[in-house]
Amino acid sequence: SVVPRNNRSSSSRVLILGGGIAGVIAARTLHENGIDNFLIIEARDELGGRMKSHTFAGYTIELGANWIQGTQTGTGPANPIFELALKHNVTTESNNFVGSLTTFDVTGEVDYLDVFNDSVDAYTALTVTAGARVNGSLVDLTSKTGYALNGARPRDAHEMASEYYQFDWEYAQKPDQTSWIASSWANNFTYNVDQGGFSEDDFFAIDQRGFKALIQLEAQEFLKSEQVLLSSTVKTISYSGGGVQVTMTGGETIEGDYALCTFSLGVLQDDDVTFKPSLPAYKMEAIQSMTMATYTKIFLKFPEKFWFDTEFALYADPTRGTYPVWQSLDHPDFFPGSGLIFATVTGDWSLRIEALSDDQVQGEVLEVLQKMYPNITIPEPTDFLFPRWNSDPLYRGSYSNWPPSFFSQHHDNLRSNVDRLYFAGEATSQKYFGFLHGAYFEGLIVATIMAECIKSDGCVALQHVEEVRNAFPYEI
Ligand SMILES: Cc1cc2nc3c(=O)[nH]c(=O)nc-3n(C[C@H](O)[C@H](O)[C@H](O)COP(=O)(O)OP(=O)(O)OC[C@H]3O[C@@H](n4cnc5c(N)ncnc54)[C@H](O)[C@@H]3O)c2cc1C
Repeated sequence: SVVPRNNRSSSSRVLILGGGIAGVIAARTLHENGIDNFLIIEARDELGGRMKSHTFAGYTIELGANWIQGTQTGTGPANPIFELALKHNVTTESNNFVGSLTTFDVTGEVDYLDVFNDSVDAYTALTVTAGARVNGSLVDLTSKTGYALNGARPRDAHEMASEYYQFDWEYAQKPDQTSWIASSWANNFTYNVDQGGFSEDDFFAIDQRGFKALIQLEAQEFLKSEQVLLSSTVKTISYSGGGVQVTMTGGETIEGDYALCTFSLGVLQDDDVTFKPSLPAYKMEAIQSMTMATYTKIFLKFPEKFWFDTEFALYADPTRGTYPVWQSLDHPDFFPGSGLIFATVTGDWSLRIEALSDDQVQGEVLEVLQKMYPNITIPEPTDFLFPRWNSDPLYRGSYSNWPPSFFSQHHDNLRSNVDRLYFAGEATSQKYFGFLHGAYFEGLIVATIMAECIKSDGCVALQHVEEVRNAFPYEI
């Protein structure tokens, strides 16, 4: 189908809704295509979105994205986030996820690294066998099924915690909530050089300007102050074949010939923003079928370090997902002498603690530390902080996760435009959903399509299907 072109293409105005990675890279792409009549509209008072830095106990820490995931191998494809970090001298440190790990359970420090190493192998088998399913055109299944078919069926606390470290800690959901094929392929496209990925390296940002400096400095190179509207929250998006109008929470309206919505999947799923007319049924099905997962870092500052010397610790609790992953920032490579440590929880556990008070969560976290260190009295932390990503109306979660009931046509529908309204963000990336580089590439690709459309005699719409038809739900 063709989207009607504006008659005065040279003056077409594009509204970019959201100033995260996707929005800023979309703006840069329009600018590079000679289109400078655009406006980024962002609710917060700065650009960066889920690259959200925060000052905690005198250090800049990252509440949101923290790692550059995959860098570059030789002259192969480069992760554009890695390239931006190099360009803007963002300070990062590599992590040793497997080799610098101490293991604990309810009895204290216990060595179950043999179990842990088996889980590393099981994860590799999961991704390799997913590839075989793609080649054989076999249906998708859950990652739990994939694990089980590969012989990995975690039962005890050590096995469950080890699997969690490989899986939930990355996807922010459990294997039974996650596509076998898509999770493995997103992993391949990012990390597996043989499959077109960047590299196996992960770099952890410790820059005291914040990880966000990478996109804010990039924006400074091309963005003029009249092209950005900060501290402005969109309430309604009205779209048609003739243009897009947004209404702000204060009642003001802003007109554009086209708009690109980069709000998170969680925002689209919720009622925080109203679309007029309502989005078509195929679009709603796609939006509600992808999952917005939640990943929560819980930061603690103690008077002094009393814990493990490795970079990471794994705590195995009989209840899977109970404060399992611990990362020490008081480490020679990160912030030595800082007294900083953080735990990570995901999925249902994240939602659970968002409903508790800070004091309650701090109490639970200290109880776990007390189990990890039965022979010392755990001191009170002097600072404590965790973000509530899922309750935040600007995000409603941390990043998307592909469930097994989400088909590639759903993906097309999630990404497709409706009239003059386009969509981009980490969740619309088929190869790299959930990642910073996914948001980057989507901002780049969709803005390129929009620029071509604005400059030419009519726009090719991004494809969608009216109904996603499952092959044979039942054979009656
Ligand atoms: C806790 C956490 C950890 C993560 N870890 C990593 C990691 O280590 N590595 C990695 O690669 N990725 C990571 N990610 C994912 C990464 O942060 C995202 O993929 C990426 O930042 C998404 O960019 P985006 O432009 O698509 O969306 P966003 O960054 O969400 O940009 C959308 C913007 O829209 C704004 N907005 C929303 N609603 C409105 C409204 N109504 N009106 C106006 N503005 C609005 C928001 O404020 C936001 O700035 C993590 C994310 C989280 C939350």
